[in-house]
Amino acid sequence: MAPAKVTNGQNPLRDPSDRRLPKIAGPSGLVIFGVTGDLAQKKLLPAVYDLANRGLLPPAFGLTGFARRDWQDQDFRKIAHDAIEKHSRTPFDEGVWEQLSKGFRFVSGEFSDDSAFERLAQTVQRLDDERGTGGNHAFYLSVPPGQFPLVLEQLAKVGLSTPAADTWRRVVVEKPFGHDLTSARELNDVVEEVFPPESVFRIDHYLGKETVQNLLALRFANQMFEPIWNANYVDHVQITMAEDIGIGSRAGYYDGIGAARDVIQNHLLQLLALTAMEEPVSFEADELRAEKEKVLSAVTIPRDIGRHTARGQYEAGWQGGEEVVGYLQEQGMSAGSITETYAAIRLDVDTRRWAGVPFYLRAGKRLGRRVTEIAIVFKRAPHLPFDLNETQELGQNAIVIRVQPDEGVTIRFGSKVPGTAMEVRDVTMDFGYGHAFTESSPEAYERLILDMLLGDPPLFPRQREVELSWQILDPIIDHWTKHGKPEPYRPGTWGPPSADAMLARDGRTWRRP
Ligand SMILES: NC(=O)C1=CN([C@@H]2O[C@H](COP(=O)(O)OP(=O)(O)OC[C@H]3O[C@@H](n4cnc5c(N)ncnc54)[C@H](OP(=O)(O)O)[C@@H]3O)[C@@H](O)[C@H]2O)C=CC1
Ligand SMILES: O=C1O[C@H](COP(=O)(O)O)[C@@H](O)[C@H](O)[C@H]1O
Repeated sequence: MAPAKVTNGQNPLRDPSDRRLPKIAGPSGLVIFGVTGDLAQKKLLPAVYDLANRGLLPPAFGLTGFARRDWQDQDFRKIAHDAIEKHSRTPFDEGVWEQLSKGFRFVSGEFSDDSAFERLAQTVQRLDDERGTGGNHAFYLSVPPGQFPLVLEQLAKVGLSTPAADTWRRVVVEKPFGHDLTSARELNDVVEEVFPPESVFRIDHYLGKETVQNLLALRFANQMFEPIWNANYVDHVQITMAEDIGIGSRAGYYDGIGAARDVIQNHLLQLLALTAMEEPVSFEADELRAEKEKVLSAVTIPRDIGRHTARGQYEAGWQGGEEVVGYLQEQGMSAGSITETYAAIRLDVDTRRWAGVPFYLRAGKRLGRRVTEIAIVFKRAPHLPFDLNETQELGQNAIVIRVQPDEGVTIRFGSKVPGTAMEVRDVTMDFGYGHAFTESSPEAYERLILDMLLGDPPLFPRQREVELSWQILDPIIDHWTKHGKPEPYRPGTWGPPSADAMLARDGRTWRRP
């Protein structure tokens, strides 16, 4: 029997119940820049509340919102209360809210306004005095990416980025981190001029999802998957992130960015890296990141980009019984925009494990339904010892990691249909979180905000991963920019016909999840 691994001088097998308990954040303050925005209202404030409701925030916690609205603390509390009541995962409890909201403050101002940052510095100091936040403060940049440098510069100017002895200061940077390799490097220079690398937490919220972390458990805590997780058995991999929503009021951010920069550069390439990487020596941040980086640096793009990628833009139509506008008619859209709302690309991973196994990535808005999944599709059996009648279509075996919304894993294989004939049909075997566990999954932002307050970095990509991802994507986007426009597709479908043609050329079809 393998010896139990000993960590931090303690035997982890001695008291399993202790290890299951999540750690509680220490005294700390969180400043959210852009607190009136979509992300803060729908995800960040509810996540902070959910952490408080689970008892994972200390009484000595303070939250300061910063935005341009002319609000007082009580106006902010009212808006935060409503956003949390509407979007929190755990039931709303007035007692928890009462306690938590005592530490809520609001600072109104433009990012260019020096005096607003002086007020922020005073507010943070007062939280230390009144709430005992202990000089430990995190600054969450939930703002348009173009504003990152200005906010960082202002933080440095008023001394908020510099911790006193035995305290910490951290910065949380939302994606997208740059819009290409050059801008990502420039942005990193700006960030690291103000905060040292170990204080920078780059958010990719997909890494905070339980089902994404479960990919590691599936692969490395079991014996039956790894032996077949390679080019000897796998035909190809499909990674899909489909959304049924349009871009709504986010034209200001999305237009000119598009599906590839918005989600392939980060979420989908992270999923690819976790699917394809070797087992890390441990789950320490640097070990995990190093394995992901090895995969990303082995990724190659097709020589003929035009034939192995596809892009589309949704037009007006009907979805779920509702009439919806096309991308070009969305509020705030620039006339004649050629931003893609659908992107599909073929990538290869140039390693012994994955030689000849294409990874197909696709993402889009206004598609058939909301679903994110990773499908490992296997080669066909080399020989069948019985005749299948011509009408029987036996698909390829597959392991499908259902990231969302119906979280779980499906295994597809052929099975004999009861009866005298040897008829074989595809069946599926399902593991669903809802059936297997009584605990509901924390939201991704709950996990990530807690880890950041604890200073625990494994679920945050480092700069090298960001740069490698842009290196993969830049030539593809360059090619698209030089060659024509995205192809229109109808809402509620699975993207433009060119996406099907792209896979058909390889003798394959997209899954219909
Ligand atoms: N929304 C989402 O689903 C996701 C968003 N992200 C990322 O999160 C970040 C925020 O996105 P989102 O919430 O959608 O953006 P929004 O446009 O909804 O919000 C932007 C926020 O920034 C504030 N702001 C903008 N300019 C200034 C300024 N000059 N001075 C002071 N405040 C300013 C706005 O405040 P005011 O009230 O004053 O206008 C508002 O609170 C972006 O980096 C985005 O890429 C990442 C993943 C998902
Ligand atoms: O990062 C982003 O993700 C959301 C989708 O997130 P999910 O957790 O609901 O899958 C996407 O709508 C948005 O465009 C993008 O910026």
